[in-house]
Amino acid sequence: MKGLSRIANKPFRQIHYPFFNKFGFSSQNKSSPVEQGDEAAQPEIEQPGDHKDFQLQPTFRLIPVSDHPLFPGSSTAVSELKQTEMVVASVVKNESLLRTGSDILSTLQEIPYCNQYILGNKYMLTIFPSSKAKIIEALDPVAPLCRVRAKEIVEEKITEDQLDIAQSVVYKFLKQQYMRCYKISQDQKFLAYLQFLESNYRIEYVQDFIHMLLTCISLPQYINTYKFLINIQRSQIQDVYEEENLTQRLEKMNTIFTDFVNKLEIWNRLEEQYDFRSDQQKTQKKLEEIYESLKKHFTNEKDEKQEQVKEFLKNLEGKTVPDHIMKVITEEINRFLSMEKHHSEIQVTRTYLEYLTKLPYGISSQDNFDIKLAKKILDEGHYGMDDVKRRILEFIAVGKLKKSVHGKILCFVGPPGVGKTSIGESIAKSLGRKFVRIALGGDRDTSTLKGFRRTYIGAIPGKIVRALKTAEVENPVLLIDEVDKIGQRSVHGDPGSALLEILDPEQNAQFTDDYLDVPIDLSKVLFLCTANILDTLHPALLDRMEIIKVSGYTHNEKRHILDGYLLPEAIENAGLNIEGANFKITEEVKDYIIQNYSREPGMRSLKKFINRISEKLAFQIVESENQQEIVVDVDNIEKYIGHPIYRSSKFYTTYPPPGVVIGLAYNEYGGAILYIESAQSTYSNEGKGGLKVTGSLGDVMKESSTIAQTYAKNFLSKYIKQNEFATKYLETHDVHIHFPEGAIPKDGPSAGITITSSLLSLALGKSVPQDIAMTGEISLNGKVLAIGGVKEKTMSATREGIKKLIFPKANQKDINELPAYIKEGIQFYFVDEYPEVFRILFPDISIDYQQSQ
Ligand SMILES: Nc1ncnc2c1ncn2[C@@H]1O[C@H](COP(=O)(O)OP(=O)(O)OP(=O)(O)O)[C@@H](O)[C@H]1O
Repeated sequence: MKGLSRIANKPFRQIHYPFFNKFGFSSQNKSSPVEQGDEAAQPEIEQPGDHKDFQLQPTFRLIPVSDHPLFPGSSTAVSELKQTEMVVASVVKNESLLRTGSDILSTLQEIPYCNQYILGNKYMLTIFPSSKAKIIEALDPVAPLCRVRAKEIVEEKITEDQLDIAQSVVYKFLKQQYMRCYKISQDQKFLAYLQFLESNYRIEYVQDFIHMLLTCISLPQYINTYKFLINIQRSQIQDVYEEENLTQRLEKMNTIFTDFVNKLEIWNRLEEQYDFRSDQQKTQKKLEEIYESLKKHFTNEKDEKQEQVKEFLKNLEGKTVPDHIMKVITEEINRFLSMEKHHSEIQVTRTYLEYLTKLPYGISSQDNFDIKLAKKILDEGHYGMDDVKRRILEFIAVGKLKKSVHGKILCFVGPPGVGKTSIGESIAKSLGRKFVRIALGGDRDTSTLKGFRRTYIGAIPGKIVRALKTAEVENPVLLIDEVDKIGQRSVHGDPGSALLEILDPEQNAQFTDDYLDVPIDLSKVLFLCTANILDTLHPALLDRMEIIKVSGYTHNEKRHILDGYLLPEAIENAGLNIEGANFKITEEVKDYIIQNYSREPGMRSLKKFINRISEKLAFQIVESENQQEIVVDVDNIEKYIGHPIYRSSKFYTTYPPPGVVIGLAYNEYGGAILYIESAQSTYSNEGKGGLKVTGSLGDVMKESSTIAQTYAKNFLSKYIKQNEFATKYLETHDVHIHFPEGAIPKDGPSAGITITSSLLSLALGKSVPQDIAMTGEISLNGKVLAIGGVKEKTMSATREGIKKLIFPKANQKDINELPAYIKEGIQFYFVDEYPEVFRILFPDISIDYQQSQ
């Protein structure tokens, strides 16, 4: 019998077993049957010091009964005599040696402190151990019952000194742990123990409580299910059992039990995530792996916390942490160290300390104000953009003289893809600073900028603090993208004013992120912003920033950027080599792509198409076996990038109907031509001069339409006297003005003269030529006022092949400043008052107009 032979080979004095002395058996009980010195004693067994004592110990039957040690005060039922590997056994009264099953049963029948039942053809035995014993000699280690000589262990009495520890460790701790166990397992047994503990607690019961607890956590339900992994080792329980010193025993038990409940808690959580039962075989290995890592986690808890604190302190090495922040860090570290591993806030505190210690206190990069180098870097990164570059160099020059760029906020405004972000990156490179970009598009909540309070689950700092952490220096260039897209004031706060606080040099040295809750210095950060349009920008923000306009590119500029920047980069990214390459992208096809695939002002789509071509070329080269040169040209370009996506904005190729006029518009995507159509909206001639406008118009544009109508009515009555029908047309008809592509929102006053022209064309029944487009705000008295987006508007007209453009006189200087290639082939007309526009559009209708002074 394995178990018993192991017993025989062990130094028995060190092994304790429950001793069944319910009926008066004990080491002192001299009336017990005693078998004197047995010849069968194993020679290797360590003998007790006093041979006589040893000889006097009573002998007992040893019955291996269970998977776990039995404790006095507990009971167990045994349905068969088990063979166990462990040195776990119960000792029964000394009986004559029995060797067969029937012998055992007949012997058991004679044992008075065992209840026995017959279940079918099986015997059931209930055993009530009452004290512990130590085997000192195996007399007859033969299966299934053996005889041993054993000595009862008398439990140490609890002293006054131990009372305290017993109180706190056992009573308080057990209460708490029973409750935890109950919560986790919902096992009523734990609740019953708790109630029992509460109503019966007396210090004399301490031993009983310990036994009860150990029995309970080594019950088969924890052993036989997958939870075997978290079950406490029998050897651990045995260890507690063997410990004679009560204080030590309590401590050992404390450790085991805490470990058990912790594991149980984690397993409970894991159970929620995995359905272990569904595929137990398959997951067992995985579970073991998880368990191993958990075990490490448990055993190294203290070390781990200390390691973590070391890590926090390491984060602070070489930094000059302001006193107020150091104070918070120290307090938080102490809090962290005092927290139990499963404290609900431990993770929150750890994350907080991670952020707080990783910020770059007192660490700055050296500024470089070398103008020549800056110019070189800007030129290398970007073609053209001369104005922008000049402004940046001026900015760096001022920085050089003042030894600081503090307080300046540059904001690049222009359509998407024109290089606003990348020029920001070049500024950082020129100044030798780190570059970080944050996007604000659509952020409605101030928390995205200023962080979430730590009381929220999953709270993190805002984008600014996170950017600072990424930058690892206090003085990065921080580009805030799309400031115009920031959400409006709402119930979640006003992100605009949060941004104001961040950008304001007066306030940002004391910026408080809601998550960190300590003031952080942002004054060394160089903030850059980008925006597509300025209309939606917070006025106070606009005040703080210096606006630098970045315009869209013309065809020629795009060609230069394509050849000098985008194509070499795309070819390199695709792993191709332009020198000695056996592929060619013809000059003609490059123009064709710009013309037919990428008409917007920025470079985004051109970059996308050129990348796609390069990747397809790479594939062809790798795939093809012959070394023939691959040529990408106009004939095969669709194979690479599909059908052309450009469609003309022109609705009419020949003369349009009266009332249709081409305007020039400017929006966040650049310039575009804009048709304006007017038509009579009632068929009788009995209208009342009403006006209907459609086409997703904003308030300003609607007002502009009303002004145009009033002016057109006055114009007709003043100048078109000879044509009575036309003169009264707008008074006697209801008119509908529409701005096609109706789904695109439009706003602004710059369509004033175009709307007026459209109404007059309708009233006169005369078409406006299709090679002419116009832009200009109109006043009620016909003054033509300046507009924005001159370059974009001019470029959009060129793209559409429109050769005559009418602009307000006030914009003449802007046109004069445009590069010659943009103006090439265009005839510009500059007007001050509307009648001048009329004369250009309808030269054969004479009007009695004298230009006012
Ligand atoms: N003048 C230029 N010279 C070289 N490359 C350019 C130039 N302008 C734009 N690019 C390139 O075009 C791409 C798009 O530019 P970028 O992302 O900076 O545009 P953006 O104006 O910031 O756009 P968005 O407003 O959408 O953020 C980049 O790869 C950039 O390098």
